[in-house]
Amino acid sequence: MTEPEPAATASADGASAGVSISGLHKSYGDNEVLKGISMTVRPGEVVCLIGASGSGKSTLLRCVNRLEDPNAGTITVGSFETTHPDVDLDAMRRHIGMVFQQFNLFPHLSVLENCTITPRRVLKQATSEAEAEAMVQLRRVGLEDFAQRRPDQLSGGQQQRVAIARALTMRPQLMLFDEPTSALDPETVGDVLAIMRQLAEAGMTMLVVTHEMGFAREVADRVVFMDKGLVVEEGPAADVIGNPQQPRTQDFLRRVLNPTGVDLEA
Ligand SMILES: Nc1ncnc2c1ncn2[C@@H]1O[C@H](COP(=O)(O)OP(=O)(O)OP(=O)(O)O)[C@@H](O)[C@H]1O
Repeated sequence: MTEPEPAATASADGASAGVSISGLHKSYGDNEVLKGISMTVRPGEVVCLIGASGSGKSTLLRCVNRLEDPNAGTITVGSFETTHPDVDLDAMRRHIGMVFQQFNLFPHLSVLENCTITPRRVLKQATSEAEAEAMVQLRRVGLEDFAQRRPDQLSGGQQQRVAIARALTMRPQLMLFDEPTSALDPETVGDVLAIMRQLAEAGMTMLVVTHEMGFAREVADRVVFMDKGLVVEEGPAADVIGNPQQPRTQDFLRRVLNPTGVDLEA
């Protein structure tokens, strides 16, 4: 299969790819987790996926870069049809950075080595070239002075910032974030969200699964609310979070924004 240049718009890093998802179904055995999802992320746009635990958000994200194989439907990222049986998965994944809840850094490697290993192995970059790029990205996340440390010498928030820098060394056209702050101490969450905000402002296309409603409200161009494998409501954050129309969205937000049920107005 040939690889035409991905459709892209200019961004601070060169290019941003859009995502188009159509009629996506995914089951694990008898459990139908995605029941026909269609949505788009335009180049340079930030879309936050919100929804209750188990609604299928991670599964959707993992289908985008084919960590999961959907049962039906199509997904395109730029000009890559990621669901095509003949798609070159390695070539496709070079364009897609992914940041997980757990940072998945190699514990025995330095921060710098964690950021150079993939460009050296996959892009066959010389060590000097890979290190120069890694330092650019570590500077971007404010960790250039930590390059020689091992992950266990960093806080959770710092480790997540390394994971973001590591993804950026591949100069991706799309970044997928799966609850990137859920495993962090509260005081480090803001640092990670600030980096994500900078990326958004630089024009990176981002699809973000998050429970951070403040981030979604302030940074997302659009918010998609999922429930039980379906998109229930989507639109600008001010609408979906600020003035939800669907009862299921209203219930979810009531639980998330005021989990104790205490009447805060009283
Ligand atoms: N590898 C798997 N094998 C079997 N079932 C799975 C697998 N991954 C997810 N599931 C199931 O799919 C459903 C959706 O899970 P998913 O992680 O996509 O939801 P989510 O909305 O991201 O939830 P959370 O917010 O808790 O991460 C759940 O019922 C889950 O148990």
